[in-house]
Amino acid sequence: MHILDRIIQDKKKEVDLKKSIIPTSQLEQSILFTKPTISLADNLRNSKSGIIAEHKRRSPSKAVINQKVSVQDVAISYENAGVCGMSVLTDGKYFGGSLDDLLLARASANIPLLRKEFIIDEYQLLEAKSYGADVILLIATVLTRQEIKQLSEFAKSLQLDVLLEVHNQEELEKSIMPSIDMLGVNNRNLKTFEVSTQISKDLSELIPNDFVKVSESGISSIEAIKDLQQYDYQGFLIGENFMKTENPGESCINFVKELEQS
Ligand SMILES: O=P(O)(O)OC[C@@H](O)[C@@H](O)c1c[nH]c2ccccc12
Repeated sequence: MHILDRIIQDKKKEVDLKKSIIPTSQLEQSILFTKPTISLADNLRNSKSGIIAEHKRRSPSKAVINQKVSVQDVAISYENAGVCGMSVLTDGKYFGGSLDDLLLARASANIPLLRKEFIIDEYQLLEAKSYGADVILLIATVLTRQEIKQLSEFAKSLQLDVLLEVHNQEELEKSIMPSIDMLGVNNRNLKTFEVSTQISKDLSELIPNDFVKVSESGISSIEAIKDLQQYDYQGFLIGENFMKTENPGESCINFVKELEQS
């Protein structure tokens, strides 16, 4: 079985277990549940650099990225760097993240936070909201159009921004709907792990202008961003390039500075 199918299969079991233990009424009691959210899409529209910096300890494509830094320190320095938002991996089994990481990032920084997760159920959106997320990710390749519609509309009803991730034209065409705020093109093929920003360039003209365009994964240079800006990208999701260094926050600060001066 392919890794992505395995992740989704595990996720379904995980969500069912959690549902049987923590009722949604309890999630709704979090004081974060009623806290107004901050829009990542608005931040990206008004930004010159457009960086969304990610906290990622490990991944299926790279066993260890960084197990040493604290998510609080990373969140504080990402905010100091002036990024538009922070992405926090919350999947435990494959990425070494947790909802507690999201909560600690929330307590440490006042910037839009993306819950980076394999979302398959509305329950996970209630979790996202109650642990302090502002934005959620939906991955087109693992969802039907009907599921994308249902999940994105539910997210909007919770005032969460929606980033929809695609990797090809078919996924893009299936996903275009008004309840999506941002369209992310993943430069990494989740099935083969191959990375190329060419896919962002190829899909760019097929994305209607009312969506903020985000290019995700495999971005490690100022030149790559300059290049993608020519194709109307306003957001750039960067994980490994920062997280693989000893001090991800400092790497991010230097990167944003260089980008703003370029
Ligand atoms: O570390 P990178 O190559 O800069 O990539 C970041 C981010 O795009 C990547 O982590 C990601 C994109 N889509 C995902 C979906 C699930 C898990 C992870 C991801």
